[in-house]
Amino acid sequence: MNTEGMLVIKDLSVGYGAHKLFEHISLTLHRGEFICLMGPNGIGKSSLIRTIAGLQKPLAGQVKIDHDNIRAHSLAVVLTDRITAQNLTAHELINLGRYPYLTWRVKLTKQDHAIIEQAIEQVGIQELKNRRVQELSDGQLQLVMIARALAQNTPVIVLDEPTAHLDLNNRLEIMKLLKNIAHQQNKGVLVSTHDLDLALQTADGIWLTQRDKTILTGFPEDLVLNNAFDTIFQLKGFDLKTGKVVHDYQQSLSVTLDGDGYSFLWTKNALERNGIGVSPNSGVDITIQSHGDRFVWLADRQQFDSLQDLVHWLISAKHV
Ligand SMILES: Nc1ncnc2c1ncn2[C@@H]1O[C@H](COP(=O)(O)OP(=O)(O)OP(=O)(O)O)[C@@H](O)[C@H]1O
Repeated sequence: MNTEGMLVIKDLSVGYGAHKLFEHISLTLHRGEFICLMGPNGIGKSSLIRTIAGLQKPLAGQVKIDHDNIRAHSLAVVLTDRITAQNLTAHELINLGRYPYLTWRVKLTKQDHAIIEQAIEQVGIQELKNRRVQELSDGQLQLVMIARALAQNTPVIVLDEPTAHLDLNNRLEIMKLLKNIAHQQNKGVLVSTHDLDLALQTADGIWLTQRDKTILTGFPEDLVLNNAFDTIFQLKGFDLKTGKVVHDYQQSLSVTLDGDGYSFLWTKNALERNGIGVSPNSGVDITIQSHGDRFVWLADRQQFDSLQDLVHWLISAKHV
């Protein structure tokens, strides 16, 4: 197996003096892997990311790439700190990704510029190049920071909560971009995130923090099925296996629902969210019909044009 560019964490302890967050963890981030680091607030994910990136001294143990300590040539890091160089253009900020390679040179070479342009293109932010950093939205800045990390041309990239404060589209875009970077450019990409739903659907693997200061690793689906997420997050009122909020049903209220596909799922969602159970042969019969690109609901020889109308009728008339 080719181990070149692999991140190896050996017997690592992380924390602040006597305040130990992780103890004796040994993990490997392979090239081509997109891994999400997950765990509850305050457990130490940011501290671990900083320690892996060489920005914080480990309490014990080591982090190596190619048997060498972490260097700017081997690992790029994206943190959550707001950029202080607000007056730079996005292009100038991305250029900084090449500075570790300047050594005795004072100017970027043609090859540096080619790598920078490639990074900008990969992230798809050509139109942001000349904008000042202070004028960028949170999502745009995150993309620029990822381009800067790509310009650094390292086998490993680690990012601390790159999707925080972003809307659903941007969160999804960033997670897919990072996964593509790992797969298509054969990089090891480690991301700390609270985005459970997106991580479950995009990550090649999860590093899940444990109360005993260790980290459990595995396929996202295995960690769902063996309750590892429930144990660490102490999920209450949310069933991770179905991906649904658990409602307190008023047991006396239930209906029979005929239908299938996503209209069935969203009808069930609306009913359950309003305390109405769905089970065979109980209460009123509800049939979902599709009329072109819209749906109607039939109950008790009446037609309802929205779920709101249906639920209000069921509750007000106590037809359940
Ligand atoms: N510079 C520091 N000095 C001392 N303690 C710190 C320092 N930074 C963080 N801590 C403490 O370390 C613990 C872990 O913090 P950290 O930010 O690493 O957690 P986290 O898992 O990233 O949390 P969140 O999900 O809320 O971002 C917390 O108790 C925090 O107060």
